[in-house]
Amino acid sequence: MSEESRSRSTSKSPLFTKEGEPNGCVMAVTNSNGVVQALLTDLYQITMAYAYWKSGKMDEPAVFDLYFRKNPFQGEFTIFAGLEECVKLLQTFHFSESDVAYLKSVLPATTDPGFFTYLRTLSAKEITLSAIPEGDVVFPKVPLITVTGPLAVAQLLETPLLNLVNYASLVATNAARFRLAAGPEKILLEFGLRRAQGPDGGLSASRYCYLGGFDGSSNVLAGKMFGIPVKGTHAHAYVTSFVSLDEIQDKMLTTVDGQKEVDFVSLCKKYSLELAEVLDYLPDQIMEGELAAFLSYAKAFPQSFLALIDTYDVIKSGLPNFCAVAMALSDLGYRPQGVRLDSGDLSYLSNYVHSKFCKVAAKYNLPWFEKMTIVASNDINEETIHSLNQQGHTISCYGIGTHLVTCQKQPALGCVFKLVEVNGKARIKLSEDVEKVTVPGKKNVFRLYGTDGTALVDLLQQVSEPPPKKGQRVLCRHPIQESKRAYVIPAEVKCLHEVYWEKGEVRKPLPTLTELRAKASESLAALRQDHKRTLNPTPYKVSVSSALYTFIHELWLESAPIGELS
Ligand SMILES: Nc1ncnc2c1ncn2[C@@H]1O[C@H](COP(=O)(O)OP(=O)(O)OP(=O)(O)O)[C@@H](O)[C@H]1O
Ligand SMILES: O=P(O)(O)OC[C@H]1O[C@H](OP(=O)(O)OP(=O)(O)O)[C@H](O)[C@@H]1O
Ligand SMILES: O=C(O)c1cccnc1
Ligand SMILES: [Mg+2]
Repeated sequence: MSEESRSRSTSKSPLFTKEGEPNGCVMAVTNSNGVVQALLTDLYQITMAYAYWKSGKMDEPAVFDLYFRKNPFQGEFTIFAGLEECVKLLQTFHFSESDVAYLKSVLPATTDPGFFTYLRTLSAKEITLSAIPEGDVVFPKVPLITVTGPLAVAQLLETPLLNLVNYASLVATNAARFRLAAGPEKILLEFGLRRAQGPDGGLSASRYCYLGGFDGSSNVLAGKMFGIPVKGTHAHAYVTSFVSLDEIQDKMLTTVDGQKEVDFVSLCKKYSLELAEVLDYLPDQIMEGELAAFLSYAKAFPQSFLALIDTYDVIKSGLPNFCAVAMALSDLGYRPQGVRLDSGDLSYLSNYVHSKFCKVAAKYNLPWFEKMTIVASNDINEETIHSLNQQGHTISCYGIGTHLVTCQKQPALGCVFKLVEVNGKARIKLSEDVEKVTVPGKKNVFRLYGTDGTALVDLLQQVSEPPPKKGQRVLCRHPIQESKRAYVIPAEVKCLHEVYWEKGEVRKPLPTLTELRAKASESLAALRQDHKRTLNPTPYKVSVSSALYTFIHELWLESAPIGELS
């Protein structure tokens, strides 16, 4: 099923309780989170800004790259997210009077008062931000964002930019991995708000899980703010709050055509007895409170009835009660939606439930009965889904919270922000760990595609070099290992970076969340399957041009003091 048709089918889904506002209207105006501001930074950015200012270096033109060194979740791809909020940070970046007053109280009393005057004048007007489009699949070492501008301001941006990109990209990637595991047909709902790392963790999770390929969220505020479809079922509390059918005060329900009022309670009771033979259960074993809960929920939502059936016993009580209420609804012209399983063996139980749905469908000649939704939840992670796929199941929708939003498998992405050039001169950061040596200088980034449309390699070049051309052979070198190199004849070449912010203005329209979601899906589709598999995926090649390779290694030698053995 295509991305589009999946979202179509979800919007019709009964789990869907309220369509969010059209996406983009809220996001286009302000930062999504009021705490994102110049002071949302590490103290050392401020102390460095002071020292840059003191030494007269603050306006030296500088270039910083934001990138990560290793893909998360033992995978070989990452989805880039958070860019829109980075651009919005630049739009609003300044130090208010109260910010400056606070910084005065924090910095030593000997701090030159001229620095505070300087801070008051700062904005991101002289900053240029180029980046890979949000939603694109990205790889280690490739600059996701390049920030060019006055050294002190660019430095001040380090922490907030990293904060905005790290979790957003991590959770979007996690969501994309759940989508790959579940397959394109399944409905994926994010249920993580209660388990998220605080309110902003919860909102960010909902937003970026949607970007990564989820279909909806239980998070109502995220629905309002970002236009994400909000969806949900009900909890065990609703079921356990009832003990008897006597609690149902109004027993009547109107038929779907509005023509007739029917004693819904009696009808449910009738089916509860009648179905015992069809479904092979003992009517005296069913929990009456559960039946009362289901039928009262059905009365509240006759058009979209979906019940949580594992409170007492799925087989002996939950499923029989659901089927009784579903049949009663059907008699009144409604289409019940399905069930949720939140414990037990989800493979076995989903298959059991589906087999009983088929029996009812056959007995009453109601083909839709066997197509009803089976939602599964309960601590589901990526591996659970792979395992369920192996075992066989009839789950049509997953509700996923804890593992998704907390990214339990890997809680941080580890993006870094490194200085690569000052005053037109490249800078290199050396490390014992060669993987941590920075790629110096301002660079252009290209993605080279093969004839089948899949991405072959990302190529970093010096900005002075002519870009690679389609159909022309280009040498791609491993940035560190001399022997690793390959000629590539690209069928297509894409320049990955675009300028998003320059001269105090947003330079490109920022896509809506729905567009970003489609972008992520397209970009992943252009990635070869072996890079996406769960077990031992093939690393995607990130390479440098010959000229950049030589440049890195010359600067490396220049910058590494020669040791002496004695
Ligand atoms: N067929 C299955 N294959 C693999 N994992 C499964 C399968 N069915 C359920 N799981 C997972 O196994 C775990 C079961 O957890 P646990 O034993 O705590 O739950 P439970 O006892 O079924 O439910 P609860 O404690 O909420 O009543 C969950 O993480 C669930 O997602
Ligand atoms: O399991 P997650 O992936 O985090 O998904 C969200 C969970 O939240 C709800 O119940 P909750 O966990 O609060 O209570 P329960 O475990 O007792 O059902 C729901 O029933 C899911 O189990
Ligand atoms: O709607 C649900 O079923 C839901 C929402 C949040 C957490 N668990 C379940
Ligand atoms: Mg739980």
